[in-house]
Amino acid sequence: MNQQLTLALSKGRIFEETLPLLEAAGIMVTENPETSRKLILPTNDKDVRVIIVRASDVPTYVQYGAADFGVAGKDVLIEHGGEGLYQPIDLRIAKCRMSVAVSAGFDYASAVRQGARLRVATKYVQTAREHFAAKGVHVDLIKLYGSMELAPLVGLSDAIVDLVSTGSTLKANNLVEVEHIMDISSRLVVNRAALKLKRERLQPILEAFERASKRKE
Ligand SMILES: Nc1ncnc2c1ncn2[C@@H]1O[C@H](COP(=O)(O)OP(=O)(O)OP(=O)(O)O)[C@@H](O)[C@H]1O
Ligand SMILES: O=P(O)(O)OC[C@H]1O[C@H](OP(=O)(O)OP(=O)(O)O)[C@H](O)[C@@H]1O
Repeated sequence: MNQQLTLALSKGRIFEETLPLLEAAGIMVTENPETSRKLILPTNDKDVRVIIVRASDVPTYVQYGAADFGVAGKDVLIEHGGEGLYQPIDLRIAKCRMSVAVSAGFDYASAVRQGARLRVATKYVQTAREHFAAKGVHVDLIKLYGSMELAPLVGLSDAIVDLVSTGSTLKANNLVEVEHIMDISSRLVVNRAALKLKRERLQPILEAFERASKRKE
């Protein structure tokens, strides 16, 4: 049986923060995605390769079995829905939070109190819809693909739902965080069929990832 494993990662923080976990499993990626144009990267283990995809595409590659496993943020997994994915481990990497933010001069609390209909721009429509529905706040959601912080500044929306880490992007754009929706970190996701068919090969890697991620506080 073919026990070759394909791991889906996105460039940037997820790739960088997954490297130490891979090393804990004895796997070293032998090319750097920041300098290579290759989308399939070899490792020191001839049976393990890494594919480089957009962060929000990781669950799709794993769901369809084009990758056996991958690393994706909780934000991305909620939007995807998680179909066909087994999510065994919180890797405790790429930590941030999902928040509601508004322009510094906008009185969010009173808009909510008055039952105003709010325009909210976000890449995370599923999370935003659930959050405002649970609060009983009526919203018109405007789907964006990036630079959410711009929307309230140019009158596209009253509020945004976005990821916040240090808060410096909000600050630089004169926005304030008014609600914390949830904490975010990245999860290991495994294709359900691969988990059964390639268990022998996957299990030691999953265990090494779990041990290494538990060491992170
Ligand atoms: N500022 C941040 N600090 C820590 N973790 C973050 C931060 N921003 C995003 N993340 C987490 O890292 C993941 C990957 O983020 P990244 O910026 O690499 O991709 P993206 O640009 O959001 O995705 P896409 O390429 O699909 O547009 C996010 O899904 C989120 O879970
Ligand atoms: O609170 P902060 O630390 O400013 O981080 C928040 C920013 O990080 C994310 O964007 P992106 O992935 O573009 O972030 P980065 O390129 O700045 O790491 C997110 O969409 C925010 O814009």
